[in-house]
Amino acid sequence: MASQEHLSSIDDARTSVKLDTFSTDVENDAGSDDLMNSSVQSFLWNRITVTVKDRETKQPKLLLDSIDGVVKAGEMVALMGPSGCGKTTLLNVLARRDAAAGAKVEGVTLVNGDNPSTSAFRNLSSFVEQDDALIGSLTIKETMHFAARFSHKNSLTKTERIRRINSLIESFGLRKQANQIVGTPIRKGISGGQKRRLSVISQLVTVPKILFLDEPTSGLDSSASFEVMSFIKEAAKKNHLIVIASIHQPSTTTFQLFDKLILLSGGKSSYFGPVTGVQDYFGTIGYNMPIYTNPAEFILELMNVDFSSNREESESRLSDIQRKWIESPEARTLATEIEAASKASLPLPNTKQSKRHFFTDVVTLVHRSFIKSYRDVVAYGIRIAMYLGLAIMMGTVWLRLDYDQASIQPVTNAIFFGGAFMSFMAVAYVPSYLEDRASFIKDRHNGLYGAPAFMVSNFIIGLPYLFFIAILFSSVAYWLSNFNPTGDAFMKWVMWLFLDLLSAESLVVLMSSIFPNFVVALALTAFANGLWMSVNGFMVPPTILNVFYKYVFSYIDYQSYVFKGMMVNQFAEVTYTCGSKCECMFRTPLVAECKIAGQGVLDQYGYHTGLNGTWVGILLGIVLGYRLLGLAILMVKKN
Ligand SMILES: Nc1ncnc2c1ncn2[C@@H]1O[C@H](COP(=O)(O)OP(=O)(O)OP(=O)(O)O)[C@@H](O)[C@H]1O
Repeated sequence: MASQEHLSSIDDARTSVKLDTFSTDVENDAGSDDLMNSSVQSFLWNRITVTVKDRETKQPKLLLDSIDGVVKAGEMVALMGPSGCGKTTLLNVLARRDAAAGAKVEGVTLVNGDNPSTSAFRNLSSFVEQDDALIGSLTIKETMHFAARFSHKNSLTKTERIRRINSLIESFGLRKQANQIVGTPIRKGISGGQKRRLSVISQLVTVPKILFLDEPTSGLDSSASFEVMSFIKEAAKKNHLIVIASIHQPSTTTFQLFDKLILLSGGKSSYFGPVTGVQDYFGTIGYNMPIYTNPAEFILELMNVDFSSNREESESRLSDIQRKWIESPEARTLATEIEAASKASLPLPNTKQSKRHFFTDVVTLVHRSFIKSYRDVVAYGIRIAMYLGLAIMMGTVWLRLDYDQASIQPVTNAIFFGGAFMSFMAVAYVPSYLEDRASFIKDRHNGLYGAPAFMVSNFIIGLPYLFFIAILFSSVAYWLSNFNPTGDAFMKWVMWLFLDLLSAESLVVLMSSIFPNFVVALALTAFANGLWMSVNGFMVPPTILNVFYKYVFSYIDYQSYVFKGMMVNQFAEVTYTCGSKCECMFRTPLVAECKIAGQGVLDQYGYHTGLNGTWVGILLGIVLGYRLLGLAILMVKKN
């Protein structure tokens, strides 16, 4: 009874999806041919075998063992099997992505019987990752516009682009939410199922002929899963697309949406064929499915070894299923179908590698980041508020310092604290950068733009915000604390602060590119800043800093140049009085006048004037170095 209720609720969901699908207005539906696949007839894979070096035994380990299959245009295929059976590995091989770390791949994948180059294959296919990797502060429409701008570069007119986007949004039932944001940790956005549909259409806008989906229903309840798969099925059927999706335990109705099933267990084929034939097939090999049973659940239960109460029995059942598949008439039919499909004669579609448009990509990325930067407070808003708070705090703690020698040490402390703490706080940029990076990795996999365009745009978008923060902070703290009160000194202070922030943000980008994990990137950036703080010249003057830290770290420490620059800016041209008793802390030529020339303070640190240009040059070099290293990491690291 309970299961019947479940089925009827799924049926309701199915009806509502159908209604949504067919509420598409006629005008928008006119664009539905945009996705039509008239060039890819079949996609087959033959004897796919993947071997890796086992992590523990260091011996060769077979992850996939001679896997075959063939799919025709318009078919939607489910890739199923128990956890660890090799689904992700097979999906990666089929999509021509890295199968697994250090894997050796054998076998062929053919499109229309032909073997296209990897770049040609990627031009006619798209991969939808399990992790949505969407920019949370963009609306559905904006996400689609940017995806379309990246994929079609300048080949579509704006009107045509808008028409195609509206048509896709409409046909995936997202019209009502089109202007809603995806959702950030602070602002709630669209639902999980809607996000998944958006991930799919943001790939469909690139007009793929073959669509790969990695667990498109993971994390969704059964009705949302059904909804997502129904929309995909509809699009595949209408446009003759090939869809291959790995999937875990689909409900009965979701399972029945698929045309074919690839069943794996322990890296071996256990079934390949129509979903409608699964029950009969298992019946004929001696495993009858009881009535009112979810077929997907039944099959997975049969193959389950890891969680079985009787492991020996399960293993022997699994071997039996694998052996019977090899001997089955269905496997022979598949071999014949593969033979026929490998001789198909339809020429491959024109898969000329689309030229990279570096400047167009940079402009589009800057535009996208700009929307994110003002809409997502995590990107810059929180930092702006934080720096303003810090400026007020500093300005009031170090309030109106006078030009008596008693102020020399507090002023020096303020210079150190301001510069070091500002760079420390740049760690607040880590989450935002990681979101952008995840989006970049996904887009690059699908050939939309490259690492140089991403890095350049990331640098450009930071400039106005960091400059604004430098001005804001200085306008408050500089005058409250009564630093060197000339316009020229103020502008130089702003410049040092700006370069400090620019370097700190570039360090965040480098660390988060090497370790794209929130906690690790945060910890390492904080550690690096702690190191730069310790050797920047304030804690231990460079004149007595031990040689290891001096020669290994202090010359490449951006904070040391900022500290030097600010110290020279403050002390080079001012004088301090020595108090009523005329006991000067520093003996300078002005001692007879009961004063200290600021240069005396600088001499203690070994700082010389007239080197501003050199220090600015070194700082820019450090920023460039961080960025180039970050770029190299992004180019080498594929995930
Ligand atoms: N270098 C390696 N050494 C040993 N085993 C490995 C190695 N690389 C991958 N594997 C194993 O290969 C198997 C296949 O992994 P894959 O991710 O393709 O499985 P899956 O079916 O997608 O799993 P899941 O459903 O849990 O995501 C896993 O059991 C994995 O642990």
